[in-house]
Amino acid sequence: MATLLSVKALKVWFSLRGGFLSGPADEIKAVDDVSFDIEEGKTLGLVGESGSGKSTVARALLKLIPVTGGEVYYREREILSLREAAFRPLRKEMQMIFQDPFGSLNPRMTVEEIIAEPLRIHFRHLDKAGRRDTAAALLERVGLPQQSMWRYPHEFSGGQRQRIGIARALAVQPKFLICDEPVSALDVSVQAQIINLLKDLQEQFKLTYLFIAHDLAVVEHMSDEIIVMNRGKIVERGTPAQVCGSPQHDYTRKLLAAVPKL
Ligand SMILES: Nc1ncnc2c1ncn2[C@@H]1O[C@H](COP(=O)(O)OP(=O)(O)OP(=O)(O)O)[C@@H](O)[C@H]1O
Repeated sequence: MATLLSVKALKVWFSLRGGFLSGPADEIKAVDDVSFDIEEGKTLGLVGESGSGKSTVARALLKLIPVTGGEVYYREREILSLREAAFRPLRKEMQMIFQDPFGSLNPRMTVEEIIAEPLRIHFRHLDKAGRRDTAAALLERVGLPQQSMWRYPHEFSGGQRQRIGIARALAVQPKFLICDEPVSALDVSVQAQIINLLKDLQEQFKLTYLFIAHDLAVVEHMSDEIIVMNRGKIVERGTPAQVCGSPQHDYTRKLLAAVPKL
């Protein structure tokens, strides 16, 4: 299997400007010397408590924020140094699914418009009917009825909204999906449904995932490999059996102890 994504010594530091009387600006090392690879078709789980730097890694990979240092190779091409125009075709391949599907879905747009929007940008050859057909097929694929197209996000449950977010991400036929806490806001039973859907879609479309969560139990069932982040650094990495079965780092043990026992 080829390496799809390779992250080398990624650093994202934020400087906090002090007030008039305070000393020099403080720096938050949100991501500090983080390196990992993801093989094509596999899932890398990225786990850590709130504030450990997970979302900052995600945003850096999609070039949504400036980085302090490091390199990111996508299909062996360094992307952090690419200009916007050169990155655009790759951006289509790299999509994100968010924790809060309500916050990330425009409440004034119908589901059809939400799914058709990325198609309008990236598949210009499709006319309105083509976009509608694609939206209908995607909705069916994520387990929602076609009539959902004419409804608005607030008319759906949290799990259904996440299915809409997944359909929107799939619309442009991505290769790499960053799932940032995609099930954290959902009930446990719904979590399992969404995780199963993501696994099925991975198999069908040969997707590669970076799966972010604070809950090791969620990541364990999804991942081929897991990395654990604490305060901007990777403190542990290995297979789910290694990380969850015989954790080497105190921080990982603490995360494991926080997993609710069913
Ligand atoms: N734009 C920003 N400016 C300043 N500090 C930031 C900024 N974005 C993130 N941080 C800080 O960087 C650190 C890592 O944040 P990040 O959101 O990546 O963590 P996280 O692990 O994803 O947590 P959560 O799950 O709560 O989002 C935190 O201390 C956060 O306050």
